[in-house]
Order: sequence, then structure tokens, then C-alpha cells
Amino acid sequence: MANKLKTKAPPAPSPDELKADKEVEVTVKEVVKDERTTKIAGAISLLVAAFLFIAFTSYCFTWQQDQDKVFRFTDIFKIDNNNAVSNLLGVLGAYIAHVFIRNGFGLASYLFCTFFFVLGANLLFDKKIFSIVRNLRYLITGLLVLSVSFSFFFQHTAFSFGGAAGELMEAWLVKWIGSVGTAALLLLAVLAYVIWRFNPVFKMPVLPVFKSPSSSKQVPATGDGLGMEDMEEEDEPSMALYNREEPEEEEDDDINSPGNKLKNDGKNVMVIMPKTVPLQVNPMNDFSLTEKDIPADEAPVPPPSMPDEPLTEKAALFIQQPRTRKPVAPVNMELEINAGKPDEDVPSEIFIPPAETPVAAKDYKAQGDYEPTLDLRDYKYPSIDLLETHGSEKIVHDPAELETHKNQIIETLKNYDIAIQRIAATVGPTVTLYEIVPAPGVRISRIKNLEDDIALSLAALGIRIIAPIPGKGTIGIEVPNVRKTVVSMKTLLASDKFQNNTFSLPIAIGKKIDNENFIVDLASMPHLLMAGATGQGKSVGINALLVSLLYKKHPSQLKLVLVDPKKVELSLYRVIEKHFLAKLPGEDEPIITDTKKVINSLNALCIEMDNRYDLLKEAGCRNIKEYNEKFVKRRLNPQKGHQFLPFIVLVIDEFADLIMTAGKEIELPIARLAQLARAVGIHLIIATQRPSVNIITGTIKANFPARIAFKVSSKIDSRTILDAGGAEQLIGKGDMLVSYNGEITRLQCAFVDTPEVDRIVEFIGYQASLPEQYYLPLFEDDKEPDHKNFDGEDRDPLFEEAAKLIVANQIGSTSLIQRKMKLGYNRAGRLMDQLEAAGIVGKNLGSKARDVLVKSDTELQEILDMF
Ligand SMILES: Nc1ncnc2c1ncn2[C@@H]1O[C@H](COP(=O)(O)OP(=O)(O)OP(=O)(O)O)[C@@H](O)[C@H]1O
Repeated sequence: MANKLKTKAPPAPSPDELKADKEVEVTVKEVVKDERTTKIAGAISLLVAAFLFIAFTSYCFTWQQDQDKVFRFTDIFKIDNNNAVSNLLGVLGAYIAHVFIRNGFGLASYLFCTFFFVLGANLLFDKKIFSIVRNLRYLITGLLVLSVSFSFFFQHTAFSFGGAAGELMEAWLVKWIGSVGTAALLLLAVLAYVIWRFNPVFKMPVLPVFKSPSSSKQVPATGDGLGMEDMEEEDEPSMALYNREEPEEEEDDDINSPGNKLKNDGKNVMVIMPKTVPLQVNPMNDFSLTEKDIPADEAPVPPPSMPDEPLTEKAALFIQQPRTRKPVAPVNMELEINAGKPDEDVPSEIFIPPAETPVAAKDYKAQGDYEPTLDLRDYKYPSIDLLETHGSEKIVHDPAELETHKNQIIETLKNYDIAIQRIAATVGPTVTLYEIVPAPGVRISRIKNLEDDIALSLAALGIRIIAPIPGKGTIGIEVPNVRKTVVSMKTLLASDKFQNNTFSLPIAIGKKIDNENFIVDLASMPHLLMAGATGQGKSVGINALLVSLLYKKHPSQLKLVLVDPKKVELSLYRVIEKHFLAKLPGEDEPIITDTKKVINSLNALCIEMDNRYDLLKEAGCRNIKEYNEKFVKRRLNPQKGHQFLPFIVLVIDEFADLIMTAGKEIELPIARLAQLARAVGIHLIIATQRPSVNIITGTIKANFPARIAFKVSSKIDSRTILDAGGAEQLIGKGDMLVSYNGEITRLQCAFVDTPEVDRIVEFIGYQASLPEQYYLPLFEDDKEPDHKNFDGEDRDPLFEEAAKLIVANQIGSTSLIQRKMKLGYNRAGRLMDQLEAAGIVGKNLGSKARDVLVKSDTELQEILDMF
């Protein structure tokens, strides 16, 4: 047997054949494009940066010794001890440093090191770590300004601080505008840079004589006002866009490989394969790619859905390109909306009338519209520059990959006698959607049943079959891309859709497969349930939502209640405590981590909700929007407890933990809030690692119509969260399914890194805050026996003052505390509750003032002494 096998072995190939096999044509272009070449170029560039740095630094100390040698350049090649140079990098180092520093730009030449470093880092990591364009700008401006400045200010030194080029320019400037002019010009350059970079606030002292309502400018409602910083903001997003478009040009070459005529010149391109053949003959081998340009303006990109043309036997593959975006429009919209209103300058304190007598509604009207943001008029919204662009953001189209997948899909279906008419592909950041129109008579359920077979044949994880795609009558097969693209938060926030929407609580979640930005209004969701196994992108998702809100909302318009049982995920938001966080009275920690405190906070939110409903009822409004509009128009009297109501967003990072430890105590208030809180502007975002039925109970689920699923571990988990399978097929790293408005959409979640969040919260945190932090109402737990005898620690610092005020006036009215002590409604209400608990005033009597139970100062002092 063995012998037989041996004799049957194929004859060894002849040397000629071997030679023929080995012939592989490698073009120069391919070598240049090879990623290894890029990496080598990156490494060389970094080496150049290091070389220059060492040579320059060494030159600074050895230039005197080496100078005459480099002047006699040819001599230094002679191997002779007398010609040895002192520069650490030898002859080459001495000569190059001499050329750059002495003959070139002096110390400003160090900028070349930075530039090569930036270039090298980008090339080596094949990622846009630093902006090359921006660094090139720095290099050119820096060389000019610094070399001239050094030459000007260090004129009589032996060392050439500004280099020959600097000295030449300096001499030329001095000739034309004199020494004073040159000095002024240089100072101007420095000043302009400082203004551009830091946008300092220059304030003219306003004399009352000149003060008029129209002379004041409204604080920008989107952080994107008219200042220099804002100019930079406009500049940067558009830069980012240009940067994104540059690589797309490179992509041409990728796609234009032989046989595939895909052209991408920054326009929308639809690629079709008209060379089609009736599928029954052989669908596999007769597809080729041809191009077809479609208009490149903002008109919708060709939809992946099939046109309503008569059905033919041809099949074609459409590849949908990313939507081209216009450079970001100036982001001043909300500023314009609020600007120009009369009396914008009127501070909010104007609401507190000097007399105790009620002020007629018409007096409020006379003051013009109320502007809540004026309580913190100098507040600056975070700029888009605080965010980063992660990677090139270009969607990678690999024609070979598309072709292979298409053929495999067609072949698999053919094996099951399913003929198709057409197939289209939409390449998204993470997955490509292949849309199929089956031949007439093919039942969609049959394709659905073949889900596993198709996945097997494509040998890829994350296949999801959508049969049919709702509203289209086609079948979708989502296949993960080999090369995935990170969706940066910066891109989403710079988009027109985010900047110019009128949503109450805009949240940028991610990008759809067709690259459309998924930006929605949390207020209309109205609550969000998030689930995903550990490490699949939940925390990044929560950060994306919070960052979206922080970019669009003023501290007077939004308050966050952050619950973080894991203690580490949301802790970085503590910096914005005074600006955006609402907390329980007497609490030190702005982020709630302890289960008991979570229960108290949830109940306090329920009380806040009830209070808000009372206010709405009294104002005759159905929801917070109507109420705030009425308040802004000064049709609600703050004396009666009315106030501008900020939205409150409750975020719970690990819900499972809480339910496991406190069960119904957590579930009941959450269910209550989820059912009722929408109208009064309280919205919930709840995330969990364990989407099991005992965590996400029926009551919770019923009240959270909007849900997000990151990758989960089982189909059952996917069903629990989405009421449908599919989330177990996701591929992680922010790949998600969103169930919203009865539709399930696959998205790539926007990525925002912790350092970016850090920068944003620090930017906000270092600014002045509202005079008073937002407190939730005091929740008294009935189960705690001593709840009435709260001790001094729980007491508001103004308790004593409030008590004296009430006893002196003998009127138990919250608005009296508000007016006299210049406090907000919340705090005054809380003080009144504490006065009641201390037995100083009686029970709440609705619109009537409470009874004052303590009649004299002596009696009061006795009570106060007890604490
Ligand atoms: N949208 C995204 N784009 C790209 N990468 C992402 C994205 N989201 C998450 N990742 C990657 O996945 C990692 C884990 O994400 P994240 O910390 O959000 O997971 P998690 O679900 O919150 O995990 P855990 O439950 O353990 O806290 C991140 O460090 C990041 O590298």
C-alpha cells in the first residue's frame, strides 16, 4: 500500500514551472501603498526627529568648538584628530545643526523636530494621532515669527539665536518699519496668538449712563458664540472634515484596483455591476464592477433599497458611499434665537419683589422675557476642540471583500434553490449591509431560516439577517467589515444635525450603517434602557450620551442625577457638581454610590416629580415645555413658588447591582418615574450588564420603550432587552442595536475616550457656577424612626436664619424665605420641611401659609439650642 502511494505521488515540478510560479508582479505603486512601507517611513521620520533634536541640543553647547570645522566643510572629511568635531552626532550632526540653526532659522529650527515627530507617529501607528496640517501651520508660522523675534531681541550675541534667515527678515523689517515698528509687530503676533488660543474676556466697565437693554449681548446658547474661540471652533470642525476628505482621495487608489472600477473623488458614487447574468445560469462569475456617478450635493445618497423598476433577471451590486457632509455651519443658532430680546440683561433676581405684597402678573410681563441662562451669563459651552478624532474615520471599501461576500451569499442561497434578482451593499463603519431582492415566489421566511447556513458559509461572526427590512420588502444580511472604522464623538457633535436641531435633550448616539448620524431627542424617547455584556461599550455609550447633553445644555437647563454603584465609572463627572449635578440636601458626595442613598434619591425624585406636577397643575400646563414657556413669558408668578424648571436626567450605570440588593425598593420608584416623569422633564437612562428577566422586570420594560443593546451573551438576553434576537450576534466595541419607535436599528456607537471626558468636565468645572446647587427635595424615610429628629449635620446651614425669619414674621410661607433670604424654591421648600420637622411650623396647608407654632424668640432659642 505504502509503495503504491509512493509511486502515485505527483512528479516533482520542473525548474521552469517553479520559476513561473515565483513570478509575482509587484509594482512600485503597490510597494509605496503597502502599510509596511508607511510604518518604515514613520520609523525613519521619528529617527530624524530624534537625530535633529540631539544634534541641535548638542550644537547649542559645542557650536564654538565646531564652527570653524563646519565652515571648512570639505576638510572635516579628512580623518585627522585635529578635525574631530565635538557634536554628539559627529560630523553630520555638527553640519546639519549648523545649516539649520546658523544658516537657517536659529532656535526656531527645533520646530522641525516636532514636525518630524508628528509625521512619524502618524505614519507608524497608521492613525491620525496629531493633525499634520495643524503642525505644518505651526511650523511655518513658528519659523517666521520665532526666528525674527530671536534675531530682534538677541541682536548682539555671538550665538545666532534667530539664524541667518531670521536675521535677514529682521533686517528687512527694521529697514521698512523701524525698530519700534518691528517690536510692535512681534508683540502683535504674540498677542494675536494668545487671543486666538485662550480667548481672554476683555470687559469694558459699563457705566450706567451707557447701559441700555439692547447694548447687552446674549450669552451664546450653544457654546459657539462670536469670540475668537468660536472662530477656532468653526475652523476646527471644518479642518476635521477636510482631513477626512483627504484620505478619501487616497481611497480611489484602493478601489481602483484592476477589475474593479470604483471611483471615489469625494462625491457620492454609486457603483453598479451591470454585467449581470440570469442567476439560474451562473450568478457567481459574471459580476463586474462599473461606476456610475450620482450627484454629489447634499441630496440623499442612493438608497440601498431597490428602485421601482420592472424586475429583470439582472443582478447588480450597489455600494453606497458615506454621505458627504458640508463643512460645519457656524454653530451659533441658539445664540441667534435668544439674541435681541428686550431686557435680556434683566437679572433673575428681578423676580423677587421688594414688598411682601403679591405682585400683579402684568408687572412681570412688563419686564420682558425671562432668560434662565442669564443666571450664569458668562458660562462657556465646551468647544468641539476638546474632543479628538479617532483614526481616519474613512470607511474602508475593500472591493475584493465585497465581491467575495456577495458571491458567497448568492452561492449559499443558490444551494437552497433561492434565486435572487438584485443585491446591493451599503458599507457602514462596522458592518456592510447586503440587501437582496429575491426572485418572485421566494418566501422570505425561507431565507430567514437559512441564517445559520449563511453565517457558516461566510465564516464570519456577527451575521444578522433582517427578513424583510421593515418597509422595504427586501432582505438584509449584515456582515462585519474586516477593517472597522471608529466613529468619533467629535464628528457627530460637529454635524449639522447636532448643532442645528431643536431637540430639548439632544443625544448623539452613533452612526447607522448608511453613515447617517443617529441623533435623537432623549425627551421624546423618553427613557432609555441599555444593556450589554461587560466590555462591549456600555460605559463609552453612557459617556457619549452625557457628553452630548453637556455640549448643548446650559447649567440652568439641565441637572443630572448620577448613580454609580461601581463607584468608578461616573466619578469623573464630580468636577461639574456645582454646574450640572443635583443631589440630596446634606449630601457631600455628588455621585450616588450607596444603595440606601440611591433609594432616597429615587424617592426624592418622585417627590420632585409630584411637586412639579403641582406646579404644572397650578399653571394650567400639560408639560414642562408649556410651563417653561409660560414662565419665560413671565406669566407665572415666582412668588407663588413658580420657577424655571431644568430637565433632570437620572443615569444609573449598573442597575442589576441595585435590584439585587434592594429589589422592590428600587424598582417601584423607577417604575413610577418611568411612567409619569416624562411630562415634568425627568428622564431616565438605565444601564445593566445583566439583562435577565429578574433585573429588567415586566414593569420596568413596559415603561422603557427605547432600548439599546450592546453585544450580549445569549439570544435570551437579547430578547429580554429588545424583544428580539440579534444582540448576541453583535461584534462588540460599540456595535449596538437600538430599538426606538418600534424599529430596530444597528449603529456603531460614537467613541469618546476618558481623557476627552476629563477635558470637557474640567473645562466646565473651572468656570463659575450657579449661585446655588440644585437640591432634590428632602425625602423622609418612614421606616427610619428618628426621621423627625434630624440632627445638626442634616440641617441646612441657613436653618437658623430661616427659623428666626419665620418666627419674627409669624408667617409660615416658603415664598417669604425665598424673598427675604434670596433663595430658590427648592431650597426654601427644603428649609420649610426642616422647620416643620423641628416643630417650628405646622403642616403644609396647600396654598395657605403654614401655622407658626413657635410664638417668641425665647421659645425658638430653646429649640435651636437643642440641636
Ligand atoms: N464606540 C466604540 N468604538 C470603538 N471602541 C469602543 C467603543 N466602545 C467601546 N469600545 C472599546 O471597548 C472597550 C470597553 O468599552 P466599555 O468600557 O465601554 O465597556 P463596558 O461595557 O462599559 O464594560 P464594563 O461593563 O466592564 O464597564 C473600550 O475600552 C474601547 O476600547
